[in-house]
Amino acid sequence: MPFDSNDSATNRITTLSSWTETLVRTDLEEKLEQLRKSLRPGQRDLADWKGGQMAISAVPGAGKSHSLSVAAAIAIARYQLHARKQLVIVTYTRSAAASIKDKIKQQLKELQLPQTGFSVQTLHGLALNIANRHPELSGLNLDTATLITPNSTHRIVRACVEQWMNTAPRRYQILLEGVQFDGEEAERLRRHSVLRTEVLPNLAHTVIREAKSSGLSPEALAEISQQTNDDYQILAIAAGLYQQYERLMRSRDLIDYDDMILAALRVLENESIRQIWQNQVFAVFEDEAQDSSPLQEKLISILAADPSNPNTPPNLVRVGDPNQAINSTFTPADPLYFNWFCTTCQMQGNLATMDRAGRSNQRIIDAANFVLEWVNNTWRSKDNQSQQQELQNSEYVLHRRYINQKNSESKNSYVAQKIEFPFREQKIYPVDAGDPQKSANPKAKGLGLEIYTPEDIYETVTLIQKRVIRLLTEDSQRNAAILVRENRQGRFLAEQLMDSLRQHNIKVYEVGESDRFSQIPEEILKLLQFIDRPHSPDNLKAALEILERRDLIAAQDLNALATYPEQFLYPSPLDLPQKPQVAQARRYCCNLLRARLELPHYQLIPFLGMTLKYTGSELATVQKLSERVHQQIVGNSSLKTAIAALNEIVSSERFEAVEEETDDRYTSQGQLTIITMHKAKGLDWDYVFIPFLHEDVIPGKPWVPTSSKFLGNFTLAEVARAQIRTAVHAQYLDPDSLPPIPQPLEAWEEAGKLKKAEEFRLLYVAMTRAKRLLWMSAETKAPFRWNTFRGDRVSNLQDKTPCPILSALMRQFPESVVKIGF
Ligand SMILES: Nc1ncnc2c1ncn2[C@@H]1O[C@H](COP(=O)(O)OP(=O)(O)OP(=O)(O)O)[C@@H](O)[C@H]1O
Repeated sequence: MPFDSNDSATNRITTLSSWTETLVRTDLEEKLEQLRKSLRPGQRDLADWKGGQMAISAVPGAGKSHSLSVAAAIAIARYQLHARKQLVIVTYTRSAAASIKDKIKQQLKELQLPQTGFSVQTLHGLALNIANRHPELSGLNLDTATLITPNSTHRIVRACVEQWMNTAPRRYQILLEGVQFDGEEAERLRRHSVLRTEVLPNLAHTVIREAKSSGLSPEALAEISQQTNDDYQILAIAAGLYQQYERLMRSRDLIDYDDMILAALRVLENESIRQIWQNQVFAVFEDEAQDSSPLQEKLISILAADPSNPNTPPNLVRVGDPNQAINSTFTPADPLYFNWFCTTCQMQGNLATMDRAGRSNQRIIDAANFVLEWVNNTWRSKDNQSQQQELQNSEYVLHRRYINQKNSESKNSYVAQKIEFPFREQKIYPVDAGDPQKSANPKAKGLGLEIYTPEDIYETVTLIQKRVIRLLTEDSQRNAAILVRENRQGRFLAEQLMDSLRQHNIKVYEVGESDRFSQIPEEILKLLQFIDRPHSPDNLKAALEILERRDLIAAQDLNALATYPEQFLYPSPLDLPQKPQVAQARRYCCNLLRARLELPHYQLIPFLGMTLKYTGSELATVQKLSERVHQQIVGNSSLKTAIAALNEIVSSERFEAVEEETDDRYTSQGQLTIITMHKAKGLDWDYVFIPFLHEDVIPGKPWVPTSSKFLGNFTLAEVARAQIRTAVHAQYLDPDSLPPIPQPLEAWEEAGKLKKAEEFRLLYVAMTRAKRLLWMSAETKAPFRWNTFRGDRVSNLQDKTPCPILSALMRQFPESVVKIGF
């Protein structure tokens, strides 16, 4: 009997409500337990997190984002989080953020809880949010500042090179003299041009990103450079270029992505503001943690700290797969930091491994596990004494930094782990019977793993064509992809396959580089140039090409239309009547010209977006572009200045498109997607084809352009990057250390090793995208270089050596080697 007869009414109500609350809580607890049980062993560790730091190292297809979403929902429910005490989930792309957000909302809905208490953001979005709220502290005013992503030909980079040359004539002279110089004037001029237009802009572009993302200021880099004594003083030059860059960016009110993170960190240096943010953040969960830079790690660690106990570990959960780190040789991301974080957590007993994956068939899993082991073993046998010594040193410092209480067991496991190898030693295992994932570890199609050695790249095309037609007509619900290392390979395959597959109703979707770095600025530029000067045959042809590519006008001989613009645009009554497709093209062009008369020039870019029938995120990209152009020409605004600004964006920036919020277009049913291995990360398909696996492409060789060989057998940019990394790694482990910086040749060798390791991981990522069939090939003959290959049969093909991994796979899985023609 719950109530006593002497209870007052109020007491009864209180007891009743607390009783109901207990019932509701028990019901919720039960539901949470059910949810927890739906997770796999490694995933459950994530759901069981009860505060502090935790690392989750996962294998491909382990369900990182799935379990992160479930664990987030459990934490929100368990700790009753709300708008003023939130779980912050950070990831790297907008599409990943949108997908995790949906999943968490769905989980909360099923738990009958309000869909609040969390926010999912990209790291830059989070930083911008903080910086924007406190402009007086961040020093960032987004109303006036322009965000740019300069490449090495950007005017800012060019200007910083010119200015550095003026300030350091002696250093420049030493570069000009190179390894040796006989004083010949023509050679001096050639070197001058190579330095100004290639070597120094590349050096500036590489080191500025590397140093800035690692949290180094120009002054800090200059200080590090004092420990080097190479002839060119490469790091001192780098520091000089960086200093000029910062000055120029500030003077023109420009910012880059790192400035956003730095601005957020500046805000958080203010104690009271920091505490406000920290009080609002219950914990931070990070996805894709292997891709973080030290600066990003710093930001989330600060946010996740407890303001009342700053010395306790932050509430920080980082999920990642170090074996899928494929951006470290061209961005400042470095898997080493996540590996170290894993090691630290392992020492504290807070490392979990998600090693079950339901994506692939067992044969594909075996192949991926074999690759990992083979690469590490090969590395180990080539490993030299100094690397072992380095490993011991970093292990010792890590140990000293993080572990006050000695724990010999975890220390030993760390030593055994050898984190400097290309792969973290974690095998993929299939899921247990009864796993909730639908069609987990599906049945193999064909042999599951098939390896071919076609005569040449054209035989590969025929083999893939026949196989894809058979596979996708047999079951049009399935999907397929060809993964390539270079865009040129993708274009070649698309050209060869498009027509024949279309005849079988199979859509071929070639995902070019354009997908991320938008083609839109170039299209708009060409149309504006046409509007500005319609009588130029080149401008007219370029505009017509765009209209044709966008399927707005019929395919036809555009040269015939563009030869006499006047006659095409304004035919006289004496001219022959235009054919319907020509008249249609003319109408489009005349509409564009009329817009120039009827619209103010600042409305032309959005108008062109509508004319080209852009949709969704494309329209958002056009809007972003339009704002960007007009911000750049404010005060001197005209069609001419808009074209000039756009020209600069097209020629020297990587203008990022507003990303689609889903990746579904890459994996549509019945479709063959042609995509680079880099872009395929995070996706999967039933059938995956990986052709053209040759040693000169994977892993490839470090390469010094002939034009800059006068400086020695290395490139300044790669040497500087490797030198900066050495310094930053050492300081990360021990902030007081003054690390020895490697000499150029040693640094160049180090850069080569990192590149090789990354190429092998890239192939591993590609292989682990396959569910039912993994098809790989190395052709006996292939183009000498893909980037100069014209794609016609007349072009010379050369004998090629297969990628060493493919040869090893053939030895290990002889039953998967398919003899063509049998
Ligand atoms: N416990 C689970 N219950 C049901 N489905 C699951 C579970 N864990 C994972 N999955 C499913 O497994 C699939 C793979 O998950 P996800 O794409 O999150 O993997 P991933 O670890 O991000 O892979 P990768 O890193 O290789 O891209 C998804 O369809 C997901 O829904």
